[in-house]
Amino acid sequence: MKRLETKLEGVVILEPAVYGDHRGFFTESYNRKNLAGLGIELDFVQDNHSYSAEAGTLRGLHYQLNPMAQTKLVRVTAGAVYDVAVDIREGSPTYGEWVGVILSEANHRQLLIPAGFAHGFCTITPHTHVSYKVTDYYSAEHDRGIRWDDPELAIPWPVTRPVLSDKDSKHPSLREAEAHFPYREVSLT
Ligand SMILES: Cc1cn([C@H]2C[C@H](O)[C@@H](COP(=O)(O)OP(=O)(O)O[C@H]3O[C@@H](C)C(=O)[C@@H](O)[C@H]3O)O2)c(=O)[nH]c1=O
Repeated sequence: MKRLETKLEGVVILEPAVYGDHRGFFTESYNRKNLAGLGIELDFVQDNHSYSAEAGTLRGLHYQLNPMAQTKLVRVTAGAVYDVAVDIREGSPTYGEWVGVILSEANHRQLLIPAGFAHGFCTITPHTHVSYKVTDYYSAEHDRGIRWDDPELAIPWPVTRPVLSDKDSKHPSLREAEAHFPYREVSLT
């Protein structure tokens, strides 16, 4: 497993070794000891899997308030997505900055998104499967969102009219979210 830094401290790209042969390939998609060797020691408690039928499906930008903030390790098992992590940690020198990475079935890349970041992705292919590990349990009560098209974030999503859930079409901007949910409620880790 190779660790690649991004411009945001703590947001890390992981590239696993992939062993191809005439049958296809083999890869260790998660190995706790190897990650610890890369300085990543986390207790994952839940695995999530989402399927999006259409290209241009956007899920996000999501986070959970403390004490249920989640660190996420995201990968794509079929298709490809543009995956985004936004720093919403109070007092962070990179508050409001984001990183966008292509994760795909072909590149096997994984994105580690620390607690205190909002996360979202947009599918680039139809029939896309995204699989991710999280360090805390889902809590509807702590579940929050920021609008995907917040003009201050200006994330260059691959589509301008994505397929959205009802919930994701109604989120506040980051500034509005700050006012409603003081960001001290968001993990500072
Ligand atoms: C996220 C989640 C949802 N659910 C339920 C709630 C709801 O009825 C249904 C669909 O939930 P959502 O619409 O929130 O699913 P989705 O929009 O795919 O939400 C996910 O988006 C990505 C970007 C993330 O980062 C995740 O943490 C999560 O927020 O699944 C769970 O039971 N457990 C979970 O962990």
